[in-house]
Amino acid sequence: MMKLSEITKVYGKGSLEVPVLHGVDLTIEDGEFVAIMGPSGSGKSTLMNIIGFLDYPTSGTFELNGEKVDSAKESALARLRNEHIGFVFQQFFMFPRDNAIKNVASPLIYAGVSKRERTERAKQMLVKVGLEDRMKHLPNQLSGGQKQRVAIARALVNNPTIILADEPTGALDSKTSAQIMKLFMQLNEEGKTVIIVTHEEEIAAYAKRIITIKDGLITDDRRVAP
Ligand SMILES: Nc1ncnc2c1ncn2[C@@H]1O[C@H](COP(=O)(O)OP(=O)(O)OP(=O)(O)O)[C@@H](O)[C@H]1O
Repeated sequence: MMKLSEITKVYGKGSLEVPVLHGVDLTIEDGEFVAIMGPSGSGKSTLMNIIGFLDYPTSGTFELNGEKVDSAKESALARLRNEHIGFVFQQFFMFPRDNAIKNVASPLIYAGVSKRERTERAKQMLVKVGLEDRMKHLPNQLSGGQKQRVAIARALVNNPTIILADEPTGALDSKTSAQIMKLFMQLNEEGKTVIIVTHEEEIAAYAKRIITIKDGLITDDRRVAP
């Protein structure tokens, strides 16, 4: 469970200060499928970065599974990130010279997993996302939807509890977007907590809970009937 209380974020200092989050209270239980919506500049990515331990809040408290993490050191934050979070981004972020298996396996290098096991686990994840016939392809030999599947397999390879996806369908056509969202639904049904940032209603509609953020505050939080 994640519990954020009175979270604020101010970028910059002095006359360059940009206040972005103004006191966000948000609890996300294990196994939820949440969409965070809001206009451009409302603070969605800022909130996502804090939830994913990529950035610190300026003030407020953040608990993960009952443990206070808002003042954790950078090394502790990195550990939390590796253990709990799988990231998916709009731009895929792949190593262009590495095939799908190597891209998916890359987070395991930092986790100190042997090459043989890395390859084995990467293959399992590629099968899971439906890419068993594309394992040795390079990123430029894959379609946008296939690249995003590789990115999702990479996000899963550390067996995180939470998948955080920032505009995961932003670079995809609507048919491919629907396929990717169905994959997120499947992962959620298997027990993963899924949190996506999107500005598209049709994409948010796949989630079970839709949170709207405006000018750095949550203005709406509704659960969608199954
Ligand atoms: N590192 C930074 N330094 C200063 N200002 C920043 C920084 N990062 C973001 N901002 C500002 O914070 C505000 C919120 O940005 P954020 O990226 O969280 O919005 P968003 O809702 O994700 O927008 P979009 O939908 O356009 O991606 C914006 O006004 C942005 O200019």
